[in-house]
Amino acid sequence: MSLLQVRNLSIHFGGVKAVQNVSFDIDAGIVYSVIGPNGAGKTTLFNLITGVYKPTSGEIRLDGEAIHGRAPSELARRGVARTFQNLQICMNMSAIENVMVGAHLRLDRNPFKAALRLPSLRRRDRELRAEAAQLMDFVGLGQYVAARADAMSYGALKRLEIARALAMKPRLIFLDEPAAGLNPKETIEVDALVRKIADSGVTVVLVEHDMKMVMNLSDRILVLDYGKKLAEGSGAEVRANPDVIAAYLGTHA
Ligand SMILES: Nc1ncnc2c1ncn2[C@@H]1O[C@H](COP(=O)(O)OP(=O)(O)OP(=O)(O)O)[C@@H](O)[C@H]1O
Repeated sequence: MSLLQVRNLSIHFGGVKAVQNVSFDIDAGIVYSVIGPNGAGKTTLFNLITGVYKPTSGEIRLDGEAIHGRAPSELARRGVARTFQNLQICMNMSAIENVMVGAHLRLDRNPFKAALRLPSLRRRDRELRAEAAQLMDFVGLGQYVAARADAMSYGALKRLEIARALAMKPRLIFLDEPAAGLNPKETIEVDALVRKIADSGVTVVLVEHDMKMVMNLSDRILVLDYGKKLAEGSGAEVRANPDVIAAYLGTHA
């Protein structure tokens, strides 16, 4: 059985059919990319699967279990993590505290208990800090372990968001345009990081406009256009698909 199964998924915002009747499966361990022109519905699809939006109709199953309509925090505990197209970093916190937020999302069902700061929780906080430092190292931010978030470059903050998502110990990580706004060197580094995440056993779902990165990394690609599934397949299959060329790649050639 596939790790994620999406069936006939739709969401309508008033008259706008942002996602229409989309079905696909994602097998564990792969890099799966979602591409399509601006406004095709990519971010909306991420928002549906990660619980930000409730679908108008359709089903989403994680390991066979229906997850559509569940809250993002519950999905985080079930192993669905994400980053955002627009950075969602707390600038008044340190870099490492931002990463630790991810671990708390994974662990804390009872915020009141956390607020009491019991000794057992203080010990756990030390462990989480060590775990967060390791993750910062993993994403290439080892030198920022003691830094404030507002002292970091945009490229470093993009990685910090990835570290925070990894702190949820996800099975599936959704990366929404991880290379957007990065220079070519940083883009190559993020490309390598995505590969490293997939190699560590976390299934990656990627929305990215950088076609070189998408073609280089993806095991499978879903192409959306006007909210509908236009094509799905390997990079070579998608690239050769006349509908895709007409709707998307052709306009960028
Ligand atoms: N909350 C919302 N309310 C109303 N319309 C929305 C909402 N979210 C998305 N849309 C509309 O749904 C469509 C799909 O938008 P979406 O942001 O998912 O596209 P996208 O493929 O991610 O685009 P981009 O590549 O520009 O990020 C657009 O027409 C958008 O205006």
